[in-house]
Amino acid sequence: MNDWLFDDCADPNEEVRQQAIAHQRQLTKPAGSLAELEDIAIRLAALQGHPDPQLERLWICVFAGDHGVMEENVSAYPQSVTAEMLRNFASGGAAISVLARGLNAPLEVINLGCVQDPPAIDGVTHLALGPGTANLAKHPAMTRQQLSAALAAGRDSVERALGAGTQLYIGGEMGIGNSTAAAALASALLSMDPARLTGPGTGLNTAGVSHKVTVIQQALSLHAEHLNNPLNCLRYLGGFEVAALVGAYIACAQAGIAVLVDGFICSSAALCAARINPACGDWLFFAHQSAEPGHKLLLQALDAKPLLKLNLRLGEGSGAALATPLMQQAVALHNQMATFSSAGVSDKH
Ligand SMILES: Cc1cc2ncn([C@H]3O[C@H](COP(=O)(O)O)[C@@H](O)[C@H]3O)c2cc1C
Ligand SMILES: O=C(O)c1cccnc1
Repeated sequence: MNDWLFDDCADPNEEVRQQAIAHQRQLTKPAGSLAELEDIAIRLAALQGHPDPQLERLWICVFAGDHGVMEENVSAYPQSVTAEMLRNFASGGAAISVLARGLNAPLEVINLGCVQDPPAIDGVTHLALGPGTANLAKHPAMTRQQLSAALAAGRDSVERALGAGTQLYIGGEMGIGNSTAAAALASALLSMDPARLTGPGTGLNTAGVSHKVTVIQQALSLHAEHLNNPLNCLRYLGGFEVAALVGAYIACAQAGIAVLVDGFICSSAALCAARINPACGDWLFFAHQSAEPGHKLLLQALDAKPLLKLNLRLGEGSGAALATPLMQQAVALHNQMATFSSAGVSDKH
């Protein structure tokens, strides 16, 4: 059912990468002076197989779902916020709605299942996988069917993005309690003490974070015998929206679409995706290092260099949306700067 996850990813074009490196060397600036912005343009050239990469057509998709682990009181906010935010995404008042408008990017919103699903909302696709996940501290978070359907929801979003000629895909997430699922998933994938990967999320105090760690420890020991491969880790510990992101990231790599990964929760999905299909790592850019303390470790494990560090702790894809103009300007510089010879500027001795 999930066989598609293991299909080959698209290959970056190494010849074009070399051309892009040589082109950067010709531009009217001290060699290497645009540093990480040069790397972005060079990587995108190789991924797009074109010496002049383009980042005009964006796609933003927010996946939402509830978390049974909220029975354990692991968030500073009530569970009802997940469903309430769906309307806010659709009516344009959420942070990601504002940022998507600013980027002129389409914003797709997919409800994968909340405890109390709202009546049909214009602009929100409802895929009913169930009333949220089961409590991961007591049960597998998802059934096999729910896992497959969530992964497929991510893949289907990428299918639509591909149809629109998307050059950069941004996934976002909304799910009260999902920083618990993400920390549990990351702990299992990295065989790391959850105390190192667990943080305040929406704003727990110190006692709240300790309790959250205990809940995750309980889940890891309960499911220990099943946490033997990344897909099982995702099914036992993840969430609908986290699984959809895993499916979306792998599908992007297979379709040849670059991805801009958002914060801690999206990075846990990226790690899971890279463990399932390692070649998908080539297609992932990392927008920022969030305030969630575990994010730094997660990024290290992914060998990722985040573009920004603004201490954001929002999610929704907001950090990725904020980093997009930086990537677009990196591409504009690569494509539009004059060369030493065209501008009659003297090159290095
Ligand atoms: C109003 C509101 C809007 C949000 N948008 C994203 N999140 C973020 O907070 C949640 C994760 O934190 P925790 O695990 O502590 O619940 C996710 O829904 C995430 O996307 C929000 C949270 C709230 C309260
Ligand atoms: O970094 C994130 O993705 C994050 C952090 C806190 C709350 N929601 C999301």
